[in-house]
Amino acid sequence: MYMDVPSETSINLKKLRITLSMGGLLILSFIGIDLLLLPEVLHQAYYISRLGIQFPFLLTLYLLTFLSNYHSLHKHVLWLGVLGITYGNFWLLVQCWTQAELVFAWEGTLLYGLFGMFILRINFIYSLMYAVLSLVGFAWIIIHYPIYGEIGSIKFGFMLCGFAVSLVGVKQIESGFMRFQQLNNQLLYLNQIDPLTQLYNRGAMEQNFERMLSIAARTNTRISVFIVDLDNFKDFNDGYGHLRGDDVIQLQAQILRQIFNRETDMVARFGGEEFVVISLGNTNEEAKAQAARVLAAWQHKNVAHGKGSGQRIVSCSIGFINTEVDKSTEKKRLFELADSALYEAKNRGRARYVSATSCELAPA
Ligand SMILES: Nc1nc2c(ncn2[C@@H]2O[C@H](COP(=O)(O)OP(=O)(O)OP(=O)(O)O)[C@@H](O)[C@H]2O)c(=O)[nH]1
Repeated sequence: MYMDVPSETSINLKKLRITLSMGGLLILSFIGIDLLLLPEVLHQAYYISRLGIQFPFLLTLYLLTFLSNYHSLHKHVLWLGVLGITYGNFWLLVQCWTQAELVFAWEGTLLYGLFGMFILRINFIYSLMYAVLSLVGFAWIIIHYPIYGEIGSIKFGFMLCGFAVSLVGVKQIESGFMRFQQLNNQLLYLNQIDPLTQLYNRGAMEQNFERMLSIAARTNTRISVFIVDLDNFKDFNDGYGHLRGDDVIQLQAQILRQIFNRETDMVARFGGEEFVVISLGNTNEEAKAQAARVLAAWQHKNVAHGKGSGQRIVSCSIGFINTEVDKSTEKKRLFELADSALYEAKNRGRARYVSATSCELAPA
């Protein structure tokens, strides 16, 4: 069973929609300013480029975010959308020249690129494809129309350098972000995993237990809570030393992991020589069989424990409860019942399991 780790690719759709809306507003605000500057003969071409090409591209991007599978489309549609908007601008550039010999600003292209790369966060590979295709479009215009005369190649050079610098920036941000993700995952791991056994620690167990309990209640699935405790472990430590004691704790972890190995099982080290297992979907008989397998595994391992307590080999005691649950079932109560069953197992002579009956679950 695994804890949730935030995904690096998770997209905040609300934020994306706000950003796209801002892009739309930006285009609309350009209209007001540009129309004041452009001669009337170009107004129709201008409307086509802004409202007939760019705005529909942006609107399409916006509407696509409502698709249920948008997450899988995100990186593909984003760069194509920005490229469409850029080519809308190229088209206007050509129209201004052919209809009125007017030199329309090319710099907007860079602005669209920066918006896509740094605000919409198009990833490096797609940013690169965007930059190359934008440069190809611009080169085609310069070659076919003398809009910028002799300094066309300089304009192209500026665009090339602008994109190159932006791409370096995108790469650096991506690398930094990946490093941050790795560190974050490491921290999450250290925070949840017991270093001696590599099992979940108590904090992670409590979180998972909560979630498994609500799944069991929602899906009418039986849940089992096992508490497993090594017998007379203090004597073992005193007799054989702490390092050998650590080996036994690791062995216990290994046994539990082997027996409770399904996706719906969670094994944790609760603390010291005590372990907790939560398992979904077992009948009471199956839970008993699993507890018996844990005891048998220690018999099979036959690890000597000849010190102090008088027991011959290392063993453990197990208290468990297997029950149906509902929304009102408390994690704490299940734990208490498994714990008192463990207490009973210790009292009856250890190296055994005791099952708490689910009728004890009702509050006293
Ligand atoms: N080697 C080792 N020992 C540990 C670790 N954590 C706790 N212990 C020891 O586990 C022992 C637990 O002893 P107790 O709680 O008295 O229980 P016990 O001797 O196992 O007796 P019962 O549980 O009644 O069978 C203590 O001696 C702790 O020092 C650990 O990480 N490594």
